[in-house]
Amino acid sequence: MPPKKVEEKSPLLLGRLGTNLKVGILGLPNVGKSTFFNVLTKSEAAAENFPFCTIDPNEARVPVSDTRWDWLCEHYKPASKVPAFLNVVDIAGLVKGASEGQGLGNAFLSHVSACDALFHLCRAFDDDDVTHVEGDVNPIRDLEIISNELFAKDLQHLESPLEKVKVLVTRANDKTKKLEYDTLLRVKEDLEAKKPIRLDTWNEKEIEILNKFLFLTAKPIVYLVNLSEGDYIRKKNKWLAKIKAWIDENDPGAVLIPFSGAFENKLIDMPDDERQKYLKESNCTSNLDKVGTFLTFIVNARHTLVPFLRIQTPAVFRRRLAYLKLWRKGIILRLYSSNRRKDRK
Ligand SMILES: Nc1ncnc2c1ncn2[C@@H]1O[C@H](COP(=O)(O)OP(=O)(O)OP(=O)(O)O)[C@@H](O)[C@H]1O
Ligand SMILES: [Mg+2]
Repeated sequence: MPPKKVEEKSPLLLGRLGTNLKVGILGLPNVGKSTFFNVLTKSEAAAENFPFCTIDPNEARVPVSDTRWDWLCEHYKPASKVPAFLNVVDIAGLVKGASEGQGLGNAFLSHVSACDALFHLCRAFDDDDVTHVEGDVNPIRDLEIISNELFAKDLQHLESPLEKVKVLVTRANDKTKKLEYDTLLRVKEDLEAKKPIRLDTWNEKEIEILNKFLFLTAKPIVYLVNLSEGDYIRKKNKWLAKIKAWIDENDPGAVLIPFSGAFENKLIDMPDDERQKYLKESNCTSNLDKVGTFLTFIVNARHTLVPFLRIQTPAVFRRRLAYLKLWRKGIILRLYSSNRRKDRK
């Protein structure tokens, strides 16, 4: 008898199950979030030199490159091609005390809450003409401020469900809620110790519970450092090593991408030939491609968040669910090339 097939199960991940991925740009006011948003998504959102220039979040879609997608298009020459898109949201600046309603307050934390992953952008460029809400440039302090607001907001968000489940377990002796109670108690411990929820180790049942709450510190973060044009070209800035050390201590494993809003802004306005000449002269390339790579990485690593992809080709594409399942497992290529008839069932 052939060995019994064991059903492959993909590990459960923290985060929302969906086909639409939203990445929010987070940071203090006036640090270059809208500038980054504009150069990344080729949009024209207002990016002016005053805090709280952005109030309502700007949103744009950027196509996510994927070799599996390229392979499918090349092989099937589909009539219509709709690549996977990532929604990028430029959120208003957060300030110290935002979780208590300071600055533009809680509404903006709710915009963060609607995102699946975050770009945490901090300012490391000196420019006396660009106002800093804290008075001077200090990205470490700024990283702390934003990170503390996320912890504070998660603690607030936890309070009422923890109280409810505590009553059920301790007073009504409801054993079915014991795991939820224990999980939320651990969340509280983590948050009080300033440990993001994403850095703790959770089993599948606990993750299922956590995914009901979508805590802010459960979301993966890519750190972006906005440098002056000069520092970016020189590849030197006094804050970079300190920022890297802060990330290693507070969010080990997270990615740090330096870029320059001023440099990217300049490039975007140049005609092609002038841009090539400028890049050659400055011996520098744009770092936005790196951001794109990491976006793809986030999408693939968190495969419960595969973006919707549609191509009008064989029947399997019309059966969206089956298609998405294969896509998530990453075996679509093998299945296609080895047995096409099976795919059409
Ligand atoms: N690398 C840089 N060097 C110098 N100036 C920059 C750089 N990046 C952005 N700026 C300038 O900083 C100012 C603020 O930028 P931007 O509006 O993008 O910030 P923001 O974080 O979106 O602010 P808000 O939270 O108020 O919406 C703009 O005048 C922009 O041109
Ligand atoms: Mg803005």
